[in-house]
Amino acid sequence: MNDVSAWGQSDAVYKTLLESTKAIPWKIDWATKKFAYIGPQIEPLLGWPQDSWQTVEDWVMRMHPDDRDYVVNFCVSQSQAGIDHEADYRALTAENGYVWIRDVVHVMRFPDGSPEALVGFMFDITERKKTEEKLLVLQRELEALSFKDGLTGIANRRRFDACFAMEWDRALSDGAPLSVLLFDIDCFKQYNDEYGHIQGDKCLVDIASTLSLAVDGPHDLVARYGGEEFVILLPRTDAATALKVANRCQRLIQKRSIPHAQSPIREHVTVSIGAGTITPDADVEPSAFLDDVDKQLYAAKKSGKNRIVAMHSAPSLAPSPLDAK
Ligand SMILES: Nc1nc2c(ncn2[C@@H]2O[C@H](COP(=O)(O)OP(=O)(O)OP(=O)(O)O)[C@@H](O)[C@H]2O)c(=O)[nH]1
Repeated sequence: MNDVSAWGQSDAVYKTLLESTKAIPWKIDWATKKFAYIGPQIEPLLGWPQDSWQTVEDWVMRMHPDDRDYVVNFCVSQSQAGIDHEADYRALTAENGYVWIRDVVHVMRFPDGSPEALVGFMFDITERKKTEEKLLVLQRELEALSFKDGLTGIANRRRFDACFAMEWDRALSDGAPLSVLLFDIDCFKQYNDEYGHIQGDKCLVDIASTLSLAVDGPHDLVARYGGEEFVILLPRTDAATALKVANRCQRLIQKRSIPHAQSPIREHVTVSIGAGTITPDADVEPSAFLDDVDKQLYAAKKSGKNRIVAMHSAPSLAPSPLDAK
């Protein structure tokens, strides 16, 4: 290899070099759209014999149908513009499988700039694509986890905040109402004291799943708001409907009958609910609305717990006589 010019003159050396790489070299004549050359490495990779690559049509037809239009249009337009380019696609194997290929293309041009031929290398990037896909799945899983409450499996506060901001903007532009229900488990400290923290956690899981049963709108969201607080976001929902959902939640929790021997309210776990509905306008801060809903929850607590207090409506909805301890 000392005398560079010596092997520079030898086609045989070039050929040996080209055919000993993992990348597969090829050349297509632009005028005829025929393969002038393709490396023999193509056969072990895809299974199609070297001499079966005659025209561009063979290349196109051995490409995954979903990749075909984009890749062919892209390569043709880049070649016509005389721009070197690369494209990833799935190449069909003789055994009906697919191999991910990265095709790196150089456009050889006539003096007037028009394409004379395309030369390139095909690289097998299947392993890289597999790794990329695995990473993408992991990334999606991580993303999902970062929006999930670790204990109850429902949405967490971060997810609620993101959805609330999005739905607020949507309601603002649609002029539609939006409702929020805030929940706080009554006397949960006594519950933990009586049954222990692990049972307390289980109770939170039960309440989360019960609340999840109470909503059915495609955009409704049940989330853990904090410790023993939950929230339900009800986009495109007016006050009357929100109140119905709140009542349904209380009924379902009552039906669940989670024993709470130390509760001064009932023998079972109960919740207090603050409800709020708004048709957002630009003058109202979303956080001010949430503060208002929180005030309703506070009022529900102060006025005896196990009840719903809604904004701009009767101050409290006392539990039915059947509910009383
Ligand atoms: N087991 C368990 N307990 C929690 C969790 N998060 C918060 N808590 C408990 O929830 C209780 C909340 O107590 P308080 O804020 O005094 O409320 P409360 O006892 O429900 O009283 P009221 O809200 O007035 O009915 C505390 O004892 C917290 O330890 C949790 O993830 N698991």
